[in-house]
Amino acid sequence: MTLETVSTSKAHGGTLEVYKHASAATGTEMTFSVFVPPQAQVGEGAKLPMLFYLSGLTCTHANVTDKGEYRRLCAELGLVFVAPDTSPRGEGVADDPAGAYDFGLGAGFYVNATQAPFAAHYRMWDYIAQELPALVAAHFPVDPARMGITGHSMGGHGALTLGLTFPETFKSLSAFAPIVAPGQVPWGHKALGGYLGEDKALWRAHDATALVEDGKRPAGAILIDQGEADSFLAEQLRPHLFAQACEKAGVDLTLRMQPGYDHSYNFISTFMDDHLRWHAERL
Ligand SMILES: N[C@@H](CCC(=O)N[C@@H](CSC=O)C(=O)NCC(=O)O)C(=O)O
Repeated sequence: MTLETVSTSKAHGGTLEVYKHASAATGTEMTFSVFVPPQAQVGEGAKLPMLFYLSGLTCTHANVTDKGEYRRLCAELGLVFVAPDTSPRGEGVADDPAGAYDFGLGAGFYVNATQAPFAAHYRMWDYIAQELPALVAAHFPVDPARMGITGHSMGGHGALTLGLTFPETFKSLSAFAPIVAPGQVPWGHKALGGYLGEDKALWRAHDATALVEDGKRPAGAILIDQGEADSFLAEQLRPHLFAQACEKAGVDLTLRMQPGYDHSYNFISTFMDDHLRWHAERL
């Protein structure tokens, strides 16, 4: 697996790096950013804990990299932070027929699509669950036994579904304003219908609330922060559905409703430190 360096820049004693690579999962070139903290330079063969951050609709790796404000504390905690793209891109990659923001490019929903024309490249589930962890472990000073996952909105959905399905890979789990029940909200109906087809039984493997109802369990406790002034809260996010499923199943969920906060990176960056500490304590 060859990585092409896009950029590298010193920050907080560590380095912020952006790479491109040919992805076997998506059959496209994929881009991700990685922050490597200064602890990586302390000794040969350092193996550090690592956090994946999955972004939301319309994002690339750059949104959280530019606006997430994670580098200072990652440098203090010795935490590697990896931010992948949200969909395959490039020549031959299908998009929403109407160019809408909530499906297609920038909206891969962290599934392996089965429906044409998306099945050819939209394989973000395999990319995040298998290819990227192996690639990161091979190229960076990362301990593959200490990987966690978080994300925002569509990326929070990805973090929850991947964390619930692969607790042996993702040992710590949190989310910012996640889509928790895509089978019950418009964004999810459009995406899961378009990528997986209309058999709703198949959607349950990509619905965090259904996964908990169906017996999946995370490696440990889950932290979710949700802004009360989030314009998507009532129609698309509905965190109480996940909270109810977790309570019934005995899953340890801390859901913090944050008064006044919206869906933006102002909200995410405000609570980023809490999430970084949550993961560092568990990895
Ligand atoms: N363009 C849409 C809304 C797009 C939006 O709010 N995207 C969020 C994620 S939403 C769920 O996955 C985001 O993170 N945007 C990038 C950013 O830098 O803020 C609209 O106009 O309504």
